[in-house]
Amino acid sequence: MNLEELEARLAERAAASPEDSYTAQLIARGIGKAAQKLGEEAVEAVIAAVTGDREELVKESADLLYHLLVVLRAAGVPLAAVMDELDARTASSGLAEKAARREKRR
Ligand SMILES: N=c1c2ncn([C@@H]3O[C@H](COP(=O)(O)OP(=O)(O)OP(=O)(O)O)[C@@H](O)[C@H]3O)c2ncn1[C@@H]1O[C@H](COP(=O)(O)O)[C@@H](O)[C@H]1O
Repeated sequence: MNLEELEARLAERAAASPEDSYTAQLIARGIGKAAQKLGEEAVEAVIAAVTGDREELVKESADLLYHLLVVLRAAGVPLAAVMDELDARTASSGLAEKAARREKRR
């Protein structure tokens, strides 16, 4: 499954009853709860990375990507907007992009 397919599945499940769907339950609890879960999964992925637990890192990364998609959905931001942003960055190196962002903030 790719991220676009997962996004489409979440859109379907968001319309289900919160009793039947974790996605619907999370969205019903509001963006604050979804964002909190995203933060927790990020920390768990960081811990797996620094402890060198590869298997756990794969699992936590899956949780992280899933919860990021739920937060994007709750915020009304399509995954395509994020992919477009990444596409725009491929024109330059990561360091050049960072410098341009810093320049923009001045
Ligand atoms: N990829 C996922 C996915 N990854 C993680 N999770 C859920 O995320 C939760 C995170 O685990 P935690 O132990 O932190 O959560 P918890 O203790 O249950 O939650 P809280 O009590 O803290 O709120 C678990 O309940 C996982 O089942 C996911 N739930 C759903 N999906 C995908 O979403 C689809 C739709 O799922 P439903 O919306 O449940 O139908 C599924 O078919 C999957 O493809």
